[in-house]
Amino acid sequence: MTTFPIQTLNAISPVGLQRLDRSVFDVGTDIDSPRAILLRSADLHSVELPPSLYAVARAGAGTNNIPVDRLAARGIPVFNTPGANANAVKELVIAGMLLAARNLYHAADYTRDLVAVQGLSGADLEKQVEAGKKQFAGFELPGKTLGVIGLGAIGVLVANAAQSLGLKVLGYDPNVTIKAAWQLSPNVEQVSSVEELLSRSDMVTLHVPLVDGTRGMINAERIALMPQGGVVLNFARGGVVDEAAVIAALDSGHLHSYVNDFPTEAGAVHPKVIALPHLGASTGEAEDNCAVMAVDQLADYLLNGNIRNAVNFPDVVMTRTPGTTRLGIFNENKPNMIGQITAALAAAGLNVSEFTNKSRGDYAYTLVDVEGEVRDELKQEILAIEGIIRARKIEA
Ligand SMILES: NC(=O)c1ccc[n+]([C@@H]2O[C@H](COP(=O)([O-])OP(=O)(O)OC[C@H]3O[C@@H](n4cnc5c(N)ncnc54)[C@H](O)[C@@H]3O)[C@@H](O)[C@H]2O)c1
Ligand SMILES: O=C(O)CC[C@@H](O)C(=O)O
Repeated sequence: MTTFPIQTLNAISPVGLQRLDRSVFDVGTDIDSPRAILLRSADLHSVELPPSLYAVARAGAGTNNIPVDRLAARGIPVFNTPGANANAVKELVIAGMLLAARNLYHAADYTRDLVAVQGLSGADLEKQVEAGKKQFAGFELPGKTLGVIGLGAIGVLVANAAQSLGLKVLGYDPNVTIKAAWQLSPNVEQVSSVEELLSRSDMVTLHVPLVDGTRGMINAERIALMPQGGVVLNFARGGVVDEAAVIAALDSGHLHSYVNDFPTEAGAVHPKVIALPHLGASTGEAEDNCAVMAVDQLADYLLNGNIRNAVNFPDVVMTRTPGTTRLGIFNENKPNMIGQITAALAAAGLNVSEFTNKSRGDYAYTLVDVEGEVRDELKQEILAIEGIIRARKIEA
């Protein structure tokens, strides 16, 4: 039986890894010629990816650390785990709103300093606690408006939770899915532009992927639209915010604080920035959920060719027909590809038992179960068709 070497980068939860049958999958960090890479935030952009590679699985949501388009062009699906860490991020965003609203970060520093630096104790400490607390007086959430940019798995949870805490919630997402729309509280008002959202929000939170269209989307012009004393929360990716513009607005007093998960040299030491060490998905529950989902999707692809939750190919799932041989074929999305594939199968005298083809963007993927043996020569003939990117015989 074929075995599949899987290289892990980053710490992947053992709850997920233990689902990989070691008689079929060889799993480790030092793996030569891996068939698959399983990772979290490791940067694959500058890594030379081996010719042996069939798939990449991201135990998490964001795939900006992976050269997704380059891999699509090679017929390599990149899986992620939508929603698997959404609750963990939602809870951190709510914590971030409270950290900012009640000035908790500086308040805790203040009391630590009273004891650790000033050496106060007993009645002196109590006196200074009461004398100093007024500088940390904050604001309450009910009645304030939160703007949520990106109403996907995380944005919807954040919007609903904020709404239940008494905030007025506005949401903006030009491509909101039907599933997300069903999950969204009817009290969340969807607005039609980032500009409208910012001009009406005391606090704004970002839940979009980092792609060309979202890079730097919170810039100086847009920050200027926010009311005085606004709060920006960024648990998406550092690059969606022009941090220099945010810092300028913090320094001028226009913004109250910037809470984020992506420390930079400037942000980490700024008194109005609360920078956490990329903690959004760092709960045991989220790490387990992501690893289980990534592992299951990856194993199903390696063993059966099924694609679920790839960011660069459509979902294609087909139950295996006993006694047949399966082919998984990636091709450019252009006319007459299916005709040429089925013609090659017919010319080889193979009867098609099941066939599924779906396209997404520039590419398409076919799963086909045929009655009889698929010779290597047939695979080579299919690969020789112009527009075919990869063809894989998937043993039962
Ligand atoms: N801090 C962390 O540890 C952490 C954890 C998980 C996810 N994330 C980040 O959060 C992002 C979102 O995660 P998710 O699970 O909600 O993803 P998701 O795919 O479920 O949702 C993203 C949403 O953003 C929307 N969107 C895209 N471009 C937009 C734009 N220009 N304006 C408004 N909306 C836009 C999409 O339509 C989609 O609904 C991830 O891509 C990742 O970068 C960070
Ligand atoms: O793996 C992590 O810790 C972070 C993952 C997170 O950034 C994501 O995009 O899902």
